This record gives sequence, structure tokens and C-alpha cells, in this order.
Amino acid sequence: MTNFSHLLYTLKHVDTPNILTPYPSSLPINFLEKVVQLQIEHSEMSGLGHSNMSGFYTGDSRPLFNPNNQMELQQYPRRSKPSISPTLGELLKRVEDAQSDTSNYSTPVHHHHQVLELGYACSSMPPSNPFVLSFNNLTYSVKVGPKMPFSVCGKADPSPGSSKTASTKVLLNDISGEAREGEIMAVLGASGSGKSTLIDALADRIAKESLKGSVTLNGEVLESRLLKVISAYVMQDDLLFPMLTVEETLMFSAEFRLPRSLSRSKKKARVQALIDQLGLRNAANTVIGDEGHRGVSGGERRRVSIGIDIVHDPILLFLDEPTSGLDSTSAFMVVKVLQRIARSGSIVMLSVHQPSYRILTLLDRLIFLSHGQTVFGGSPGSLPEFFGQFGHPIPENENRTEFALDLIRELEEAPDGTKTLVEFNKSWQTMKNPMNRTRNVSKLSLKDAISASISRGKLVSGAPNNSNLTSSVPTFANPLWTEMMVLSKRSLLNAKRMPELFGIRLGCCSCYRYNPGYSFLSS
Ligand SMILES: Nc1ncnc2c1ncn2[C@@H]1O[C@H](COP(=O)(O)OP(=O)(O)OP(=O)(O)O)[C@@H](O)[C@H]1O
Repeated sequence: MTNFSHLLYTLKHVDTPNILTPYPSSLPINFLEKVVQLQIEHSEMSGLGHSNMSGFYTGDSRPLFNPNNQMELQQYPRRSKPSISPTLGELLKRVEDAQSDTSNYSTPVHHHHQVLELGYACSSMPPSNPFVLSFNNLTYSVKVGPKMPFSVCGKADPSPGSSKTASTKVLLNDISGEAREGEIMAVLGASGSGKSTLIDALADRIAKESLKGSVTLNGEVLESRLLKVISAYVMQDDLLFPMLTVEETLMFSAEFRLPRSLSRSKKKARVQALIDQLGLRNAANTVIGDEGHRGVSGGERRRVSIGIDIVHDPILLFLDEPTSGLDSTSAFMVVKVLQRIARSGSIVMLSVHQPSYRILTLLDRLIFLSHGQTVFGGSPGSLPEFFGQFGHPIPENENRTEFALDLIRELEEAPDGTKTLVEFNKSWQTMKNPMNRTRNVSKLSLKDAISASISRGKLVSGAPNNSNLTSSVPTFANPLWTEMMVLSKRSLLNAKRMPELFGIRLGCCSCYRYNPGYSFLSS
């Protein structure tokens, strides 16, 4: 068996599919060495070695995939305590261990895998100080109405009353909540309720100056640069190259985002692992496709999009409507993958329009929005109690979220709107959790928590272990020329497989180039 097929074989037979690659997109080239150093320090401190592998298999032992690498849909999720899934570094370590076990014992094999020698034994137990993302009193408003006063050369139109009728639209109004490592928090609400705006606000994708309130991770305000390194944002639209296969697409992402110091074979191994984790084994060699070319299904496409963004195993994962446009089975599979990502030590925040009952069972916390205000915040299990006490008990056998969303819509049409529900939610929150604002129980500082996370195999930060995280987070994993090369190679490969499109583009470029020149000459 070749090394590569052995890797695949082993991946199929390890107990969990949660295989994420632990290198962030924005790591410096020397980051790897820092991680190695940290890992060595960690293993020295904990005294852990290969012999501790046995403890590694505890936690959620339910397989996500069946032996044929299809996503296991029959195993209907039971609501239980969040379990821990190993990180990609841990899984690859297993693979490499398995490889060395089956190799010739008399020949010492020197795998250069110290990068992957993470504190894997830690995964057998949940981290005692998980990451806690808190957002408090988030308020965001924009100016709407007539255009900004006409400005010439940066000077505003001084005519009186030119901006008199401009009004302010509040998109988020005093939103608070808390999301924890290992959990999926879902933002629900009707169209236009502010779901995407909230996700954007948390992901630092709207102007900080216009956003009031605070977003903290483990009690510390998140700097934009640090957030970039430890988070990923998956957009609603899948912007993929149609003529690349799933495997090629993920490989280009790995080459782009993972540091140059990581060998190509390791990147390949990570992509293979990611393919299994995303349940894309059967589609690995299928092209993405578009209107003119048959390709992967919508659900597979969405999972490829997610894979591209999580190739670096982020701590925070934001997704804007990851299930939109998918049938219920595909949507469930996407959220199931997200649950595994969360269980590996991430916080997953997503917006969702109307989750099915099955999807609801995968979500840990919900926030319902109405016109930018919170009308419910809590676990899916507390929905019946909440609406029961509000005087609108959810009938048995009724989809809880559908009921809640229908009721919210009805209230929105009433003269008083959702005011009573907003007020009721506030008093409910105070009653259920009087210490709401101080529930951040993580005793670790953000820097230590990130270091601990790295030592578990989630290589999430480009910051050195012993430096000021917020001031020295580097931005890019690879130099510009490497990125340019990867992007060009990707475009060329796609164009080569679509010669007709390539010809049209070439024709257009020639026209654009020669037309102005010809006009200039003839004038
Ligand atoms: N820059 C802006 N200026 C004015 N209004 C805006 C701006 N951005 C968003 N809005 C409005 O804010 C409201 C919330 O938008 P948002 O996209 O967050 O809603 P949503 O709940 O995600 O909707 P959907 O489910 O349809 O995506 C909408 O009414 C939208 O029109």
C-alpha cells in the first residue's frame, strides 16, 4: 500500500471524521516553528507522550460517516452534553502513528511530524476553560433617506436643509448574548430582522465606529487583527471555480492559506482529511460545475465553500445562512458538519432562516431577532417554557421554531409590534440568569486560552506564545508572490478546462486593449 492510500485507509478507520487543518490563513512563515516550540513546551509540561493515545478516543464516539464515507443520517442526533472532537493535527498524528506501526520495525522511520505532535491526549477531556464569546448591548444604526449632502472636492453642500430629511435606521438594538466553545449559536428571524447584520457585527465586518457595545472573547476585547487570525467567515454565496474538482479546490485553498513551511505532502494529507470530514469523499474528483457543466450537488458545493474557509481550523466560525437554498437533508448534513467543527474546539455562529426540526436538535443556543431586537435568547429546549409563560404555549408536535417565527410575525403586524415580547424576553433573561453580564467563567486570559487551543492541535494564532497577542498578530501566511502564483495557477487550470470562455475573455481583453489605441491614433 502506498503511503497515500494508507493515509486514506487509516482516515477511514479512525473513529472520528472531524479532521480540520490547524493552520490559519494568516500565519507568518515562521509560525510553524513557534507552534512546534509551543507544542514541545506543552508536552514537556504535561509529560504526555505517544503512549497516552489511548485516552484520545473518548468523547463523542458516534461516527459521522458510515464505512462508505457517506454521511450518517440515520443517527438522529440526541441532545447531549457537547463532546470533544479531535483537531486535524491530532487526527493526522494518528494517521502517521498508524503508518509507522505498519512500517518495517527494524528500520527507524523519521517522520518530520513534530508539527503534528500536538498535545493530543488533551482532547480526551473537554477544556476546562473554554472560549466564551460575549457580545453586550450591540447597537448599530445607519443613516437612510436622502443622499448625503452633495460634496464637491470633499466639501459638503452648505445649503440649509440639505440633509434635514435624513433619518436613522436602527439595524441592531441592544443585542446581548454569549456563545461558547463546542456550541453552535444560531441567529433566527424573518427576512430583514437583522440576522446577517448581527453576524457581520460579530465578525468585525461593519465599521467599528458605528457599532456601539462590546464584543469580547474570554472577557477581552477582540482586536481586529487577532480576530482575523482566529476566525473565518463563510459567505452565503458559493464563489467557486466551476471547472476545478472538489479536491483541487481545497488543495488550492490549503496552498494559499497554509504556511509555505508546511510540506506539500502534509497539505495534501490535510486536504484528504478535510474531504472526509466534510463528507465529500465520493465527490472528491467531481468538478464543482455551473449552469453549463454538471457538477457537485448544492449541499456538496456548500460544504466545499465551508472547507475552503476552515482549512486553518479557526476558533471562531461565522456563517451567513449556510443552509439557504438547500433541501432539508443537505441542510442537515451541512449543520452536522458544523457541529463537529464546533465540538473540535470552535465557536460556530450562524444565521438561519427556518431550521427544520432535525437541524434544531443540532443547535445549542438560539437568538430570535425582530427588527433588530432580541425577542428570544436561550436554548432550543427552553422555547416551550418561554412561550408558555408568555401566554402562547407551543402545541405538541408543532415545529417550535416555526411556531415562534409565526408568532413573532403576527406580533410584528399588531399595533404594539413585538414590544411586549422584547420586554418579556428581558425579564426572562434576568430571571433565568441574574448574573448574565458576568457569566464569562473562563479563568484563562485570551492569550493563554489560545495557547492552550494551539496545544490541542488547533493552530489558530500567528502570534508567538509569549508575546503580546493583540499587538503582534501577523497578517499573512505566505508572501505576496506565493499568493499570486497560487491564484494564477488556479485561474489558468480553470480556464484550460473551459477553452471557450478563455477564448471569449482573450477576445474581450484584446478589444479593450486595441480600441483605445486605435481611437488615439486616428484622432
Ligand atoms: N447599509 C444599510 N443601509 C440601510 N439599511 C440596511 C443596510 N444594511 C442592512 N439594512 C437593512 O437592515 C435590515 C436587516 O438586514 P439584514 O441583512 O441583517 O437582514 P436579515 O435578517 O439577514 O435578512 P435576510 O434573511 O433576508 O438575509 C434590512 O431591513 C435591511 O434592508
